[in-house]
Amino acid sequence: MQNHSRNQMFDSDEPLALIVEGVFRSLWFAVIASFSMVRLVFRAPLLMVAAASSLGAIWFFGWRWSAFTLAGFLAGVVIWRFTHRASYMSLLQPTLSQTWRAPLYRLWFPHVARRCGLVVHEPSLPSRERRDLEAARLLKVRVQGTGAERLLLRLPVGMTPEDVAVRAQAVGQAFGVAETRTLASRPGRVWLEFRRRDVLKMTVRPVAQDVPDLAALTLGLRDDGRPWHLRLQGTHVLIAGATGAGKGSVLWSMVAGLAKAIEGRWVEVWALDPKGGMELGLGRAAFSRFEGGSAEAMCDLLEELVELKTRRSMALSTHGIRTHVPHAESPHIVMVIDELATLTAFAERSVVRRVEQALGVLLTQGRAVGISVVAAVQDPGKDVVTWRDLFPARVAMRLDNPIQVDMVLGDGARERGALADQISELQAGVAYVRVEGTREISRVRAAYLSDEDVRSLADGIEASRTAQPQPEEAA
Ligand SMILES: Nc1ncnc2c1ncn2[C@@H]1O[C@H](COP(=O)(O)OP(=O)(O)OP(=O)(O)O)[C@@H](O)[C@H]1O
Repeated sequence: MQNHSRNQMFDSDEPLALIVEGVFRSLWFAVIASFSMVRLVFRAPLLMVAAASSLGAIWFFGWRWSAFTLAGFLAGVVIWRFTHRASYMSLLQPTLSQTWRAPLYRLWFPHVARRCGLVVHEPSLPSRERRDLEAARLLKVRVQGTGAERLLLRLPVGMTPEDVAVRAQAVGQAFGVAETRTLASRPGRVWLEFRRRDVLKMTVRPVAQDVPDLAALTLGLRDDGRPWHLRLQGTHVLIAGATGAGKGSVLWSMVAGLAKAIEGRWVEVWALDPKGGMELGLGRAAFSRFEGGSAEAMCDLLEELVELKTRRSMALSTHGIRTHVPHAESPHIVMVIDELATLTAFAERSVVRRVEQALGVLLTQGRAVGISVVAAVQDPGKDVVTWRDLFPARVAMRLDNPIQVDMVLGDGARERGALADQISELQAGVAYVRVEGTREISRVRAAYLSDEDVRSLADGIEASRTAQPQPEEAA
């Protein structure tokens, strides 16, 4: 009986059959090799140019000159790396990393995918009889200048992006990366993103915003190197973080971003600092209205804003306008509350009820009339449950435990990569935010303003305020 291997083409060991098979296999190999070469030229053009020039140099000038030139080239790369690190990291490093990392990912991914459970099984079989039917497949590897490495996966039938998100940390650990998350792609595919280098390691400086955009105010940097934009118009923002997480830096970056609008009088920032002015009192002059300390006084200010809201609503409906457009006579009002829990902590029951009612009205009806509430909380467990869903935009800074992450950003956020409970105490200002209109999570760092920066920001705003008379509120 003949014992054929699985890959044998003909059911015979005759010499002619073997020769024909050999010819077919060689042709097939030549086609695959040519196709791979063409693909490589498109995928790694720099590598191909380098290889072609090296071969050309050896052909024309001989080994010695070629080795000399190669050494010179390598020295140039090393000098570039140490003298102009930023341009090296964004221009050359991604190509070099892609060149050697992509083949490694391709080699190891099938094994890692099976070990980490990126596989589908036959659901109708009892679990002990199930075998792996199909694993997620790696389609593309992309290394970016910001240190992110992205793997595009094709999902087998029966697997969802959420299944990948649940196992993403295990896959990341297998490739030696601590920071992993999933990003949406088209149906049936998902990006797995690894971060080996952290662009948020360094403190971020605020950027001047000459014409502040309320739909996309720049507050800092995202970990893909792009600016972190936060919408203020038509929304409310909740900032949650343990003590020292850097909530103050988000608030002050926001005020700094709004500075030109405040000076132009089409935005006003009102502030409540229940901690007695400890945090916001430093730049008190930046706020059009400020209360810190007495619960009654803070409650009165909230109710004053509710009255303003009512007047604006009536004026807008009289004129048949659905959305408020800010201008000097009717500015957009940002109500900042530093530490929502303390707002009512020591107040009498009647005041607590008034505060809750006013806050409820502002959060449910304020957005269309140009009022945004921006509130900070230390302990989302206690405070957020009642109000969370009324804040469309949420920022999770360093939190004490994983449960709090989902409390702030919504169910499943931590699984999708929002590791706010793992932010280091040394990285104040770092946060996870939900990308607007999607379930995608982004890691960001707020710009930092020192006490001196805050004072000069507030002084600048006050100087411009005293130079111009206050206009009357109109709708
Ligand atoms: N964006 C930032 N970048 C760098 N360092 C920061 C940043 N934000 C805050 N820090 C540092 O962390 C310290 C604590 O920050 P901050 O007071 O804003 O925290 P917090 O969350 O408001 O704390 P608390 O709730 O106790 O008021 C600051 O004094 C500063 O040294």
